[in-house]
Amino acid sequence: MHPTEQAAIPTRVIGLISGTSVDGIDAALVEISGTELDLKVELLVGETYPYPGEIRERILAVCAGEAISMAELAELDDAIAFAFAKAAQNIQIGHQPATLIGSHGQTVFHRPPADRGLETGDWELGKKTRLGYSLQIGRGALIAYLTGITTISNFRVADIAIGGHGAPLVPRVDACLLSHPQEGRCIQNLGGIGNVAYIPPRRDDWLAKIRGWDTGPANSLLDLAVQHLTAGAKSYDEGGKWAASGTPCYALVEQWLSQDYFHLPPPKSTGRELFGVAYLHECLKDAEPYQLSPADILATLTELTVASIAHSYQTFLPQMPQRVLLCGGGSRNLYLKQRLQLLLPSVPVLTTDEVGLNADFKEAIAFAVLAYWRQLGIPGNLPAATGAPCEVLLGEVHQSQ
Ligand SMILES: Nc1ncnc2c1ncn2[C@@H]1O[C@H](COP(=O)(O)OP(=O)(O)OP(=O)(O)O)[C@@H](O)[C@H]1O
Ligand SMILES: CC(=O)N[C@H]1[C@@H]2OC[C@@H](O2)[C@@H](O)[C@@H]1O[C@H](C)C(=O)O
Repeated sequence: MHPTEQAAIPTRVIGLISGTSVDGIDAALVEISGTELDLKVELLVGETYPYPGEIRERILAVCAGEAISMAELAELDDAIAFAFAKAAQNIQIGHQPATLIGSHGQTVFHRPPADRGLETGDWELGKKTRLGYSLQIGRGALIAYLTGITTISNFRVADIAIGGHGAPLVPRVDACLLSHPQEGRCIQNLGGIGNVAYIPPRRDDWLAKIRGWDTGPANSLLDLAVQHLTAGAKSYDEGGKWAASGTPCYALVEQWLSQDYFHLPPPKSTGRELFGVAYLHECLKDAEPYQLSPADILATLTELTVASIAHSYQTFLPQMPQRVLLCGGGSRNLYLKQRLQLLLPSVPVLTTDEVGLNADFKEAIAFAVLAYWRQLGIPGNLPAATGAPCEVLLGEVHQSQ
């Protein structure tokens, strides 16, 4: 069947992802039709399945750079694949079965490419250049076998192999689902790490002007600080209430904003390798002379997140958006949202819920779309966002048995 004929029939797809917060598996069961600009996605059900505590601890340890043997890595890989397969099975209960799974897996390592600015022809293995490397575990072949559903996984590797960052990948999906005829929009994801898709008004050569990059920490430092300040009793600050009772220390925010990452021009990507435990401990050391209360520390880290986002828009966008649409868990942090609005006074800051796209499951939905595109032969990366020299098909296909 021709791809456009195939796209006319809605396909039932499951999108699965566990992000940099490592809080659990976000699963979305969706019905998709169309191709790109006529893409239609209906979310039938979205669920988050928390990881068993022991798996979460092991993932966080690996992400923090702890040594792991190959045998332990193999075990963790399969434990994650089992958990993802279970999530895929559970989400279909009470629904017509899905025919395709897009599984992002669990990122345990992400290294952006070095030697930025080289031309395509300059990428030579073993010479002066170094490609990026990004490892998502929870092998797709096992998910396909356990669920009996064709599964697409390893979405980042093809983009990285041609010199891209392999991230962020969601901007192309955002552009198809959230563009507006008159309005320039920033779709700001607030997961462990933040990333943005800038979508100009949908006219003339708008596609060429779409941009995307990782903005830096969103909740990663905040969550780690909450765990540190409560000796592990709490994992995050519900609604940002604790932070809201503190006062940001602007001198520290200024100091922290001088970090190289925030000044690097896009395309760029990052992860817990940079904005993780060691980074938080540096921040806490910097804060000592100011004798801040725990609430002040959280307010100051929140300010770092929002100031780095606002600063990156002001510095790197061709023009400011007319609207910011938040998604990801941080969109539920009302204090963070309020602070971002204060820094962007002339731009309404809303959530994607308010334009009809579920803010909690947008990433899971995006990986369902990327899998669907893979099956139709449509590339999933946006070179302006990943830095790759061209578009490529994303994902490895594991047929069901
Ligand atoms: N009600 C809430 N109030 C405050 N913060 C919240 C709330 N709900 C979720 N969060 C924050 O959002 C985080 C989870 O966000 P999300 O699930 O989008 O991250 P992720 O998908 O793991 O990350 P990434 O997008 O970087 O891959 C939690 O760790 C927490 O910090
Ligand atoms: C390597 C990796 O897993 N990166 C994630 C992470 O979480 C947010 C940000 O950093 C983003 O670049 C990316 O995820 C989303 C899903 C993306 O690729 O668009």
